[in-house]
Amino acid sequence: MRFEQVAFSFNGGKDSTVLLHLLRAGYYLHKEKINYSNGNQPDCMLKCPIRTIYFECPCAFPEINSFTYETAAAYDLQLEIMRSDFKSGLESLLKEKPIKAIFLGTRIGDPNAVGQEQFSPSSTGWPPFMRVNPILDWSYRDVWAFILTCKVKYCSLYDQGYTSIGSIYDTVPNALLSTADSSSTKENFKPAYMLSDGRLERAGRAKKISSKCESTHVLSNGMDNTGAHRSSFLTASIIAVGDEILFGTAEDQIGATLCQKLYATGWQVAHIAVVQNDVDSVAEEVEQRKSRDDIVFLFGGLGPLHSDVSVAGVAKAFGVCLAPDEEFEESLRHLIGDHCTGDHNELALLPEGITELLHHETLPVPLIKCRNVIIFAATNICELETQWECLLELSNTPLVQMAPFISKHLSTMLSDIETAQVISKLRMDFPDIYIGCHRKSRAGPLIISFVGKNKIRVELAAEKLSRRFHAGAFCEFSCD
Ligand SMILES: Cc1cc2nc3c(=O)[nH]c(=O)nc-3n(C[C@H](O)[C@H](O)[C@H](O)COP(=O)(O)O)c2cc1C
Ligand SMILES: Nc1ncnc2c1ncn2[C@@H]1O[C@H](COP(=O)(O)OP(=O)(O)OP(=O)(O)O)[C@@H](O)[C@H]1O
Ligand SMILES: [Mg+2]
Repeated sequence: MRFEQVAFSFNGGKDSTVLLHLLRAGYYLHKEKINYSNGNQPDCMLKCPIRTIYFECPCAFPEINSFTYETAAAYDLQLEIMRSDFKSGLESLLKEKPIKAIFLGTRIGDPNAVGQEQFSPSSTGWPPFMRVNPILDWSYRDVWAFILTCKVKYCSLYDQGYTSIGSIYDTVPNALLSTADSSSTKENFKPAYMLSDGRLERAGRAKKISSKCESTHVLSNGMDNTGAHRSSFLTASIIAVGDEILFGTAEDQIGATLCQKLYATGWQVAHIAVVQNDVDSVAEEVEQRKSRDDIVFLFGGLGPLHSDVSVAGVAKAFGVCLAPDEEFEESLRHLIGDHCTGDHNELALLPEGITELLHHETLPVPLIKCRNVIIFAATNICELETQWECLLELSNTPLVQMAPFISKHLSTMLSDIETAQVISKLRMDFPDIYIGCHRKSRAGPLIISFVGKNKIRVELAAEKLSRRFHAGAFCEFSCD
């Protein structure tokens, strides 16, 4: 195979960094052989001008991006920058270039490694090429042993506790490398090579509800006209604090209403949780969600009772103390007047240094915002309606209105067995569209939902499904 028929898929991650240096070594040996047969001395082949494919995504970490560009420049890699989704990017690249094989840093244990071997033809539906996975059977330990022994440069994020790197939306440092003790306010992390159990390599990766990154690839491919990739797929989570909900004595209606409101505002709700009225339970949940989602809403557990621990939980999640907030105290004084004696108003204790009060003329007390966590004081849907409206009306609202979701629902009496495979395949063809199924009874019809931000794509996905079965197998269904 000619040199220009092979390509290297490089994304600045640790696995592809290992592969880069293996390829350089191979290239050196290959050149050396040619040089010897020509009677020349081998020159110092540090460079490796291999065709290098990089799918640049707006949701990549800047450190990953700059490392990729710097490395490409350092080793003379011939970069092919792609700004579309993997599949269509490869389709157009393979039309233009004589690529027959692509080297990847895929390892056993990666979610996409299932069923792959060292040489695996691309999947059906993908353009034809050979996927070459030289480090498929390398362990996490092998990767770091290679990088450290060869003293090669790697992306700086790995020194900050990241052990596997996806997008800025789904990746945080690996908590198993945290050095924080309860007294320190800032969490530090050991470098990635200190992780002793490689099976936990992906512990810092969030489970995807829908792939924001892939969605934005599609968006930046011109299929959506909203322009702003980031504002199209922001996620929210909702935390209800309430023992009464967990005991089953009260029903959480606020959470469900918030889901509807967020959906109508174009936000994707990634998670909804109910936790106990207990500082650690609140802190644990907030800590996880604040770094995974763009915004976190919390309600319940607010007030002067022993069970009102939400504010303390939020403070603990951010590793800060509670301190008297004069501005909040003033608002409370207006509300409860003489019933509070200034200095001892525990209700005015708020997380120190991270709290912003959101004032609105309709609200007797401002809403509390701690970084990306918003605390609603609502105890029923009516109060939520008011607070929600106020939040939206604020000039500096954190709740920007985004491109709305468009949905289509089809109902069918076809069985799961008949539809399952086709729907799975469809999900791969439409990574930008959420395709989900539910039914209201075991024997009743199956409802298939298509949700996305691009009407044409939603319609197309639904139409593609209908066309795979006999006419009349599906009918449109309203979920309202
Ligand atoms: C060069 C290249 C070739 C790929 N070939 C295939 C393929 O043949 N079949 C497939 O299902 N996915 C293929 N993928 C997609 C990967 O399996 C996987 O989705 C991708 O590496 C992103 O991983 P992530 O979703 O964990 O971020 C390919 C990706 C790249 C970069
Ligand atoms: N955006 C991308 N552009 C080019 N190749 C990519 C891209 N994303 C993934 N790949 C290919 O898929 C391989 C597997 O990706 P994966 O994210 O698991 O490994 P990595 O990024 O190298 O390391 P890490 O697990 O630390 O993130 C990469 O080594 C690379 O060959
Ligand atoms: Mg990666």
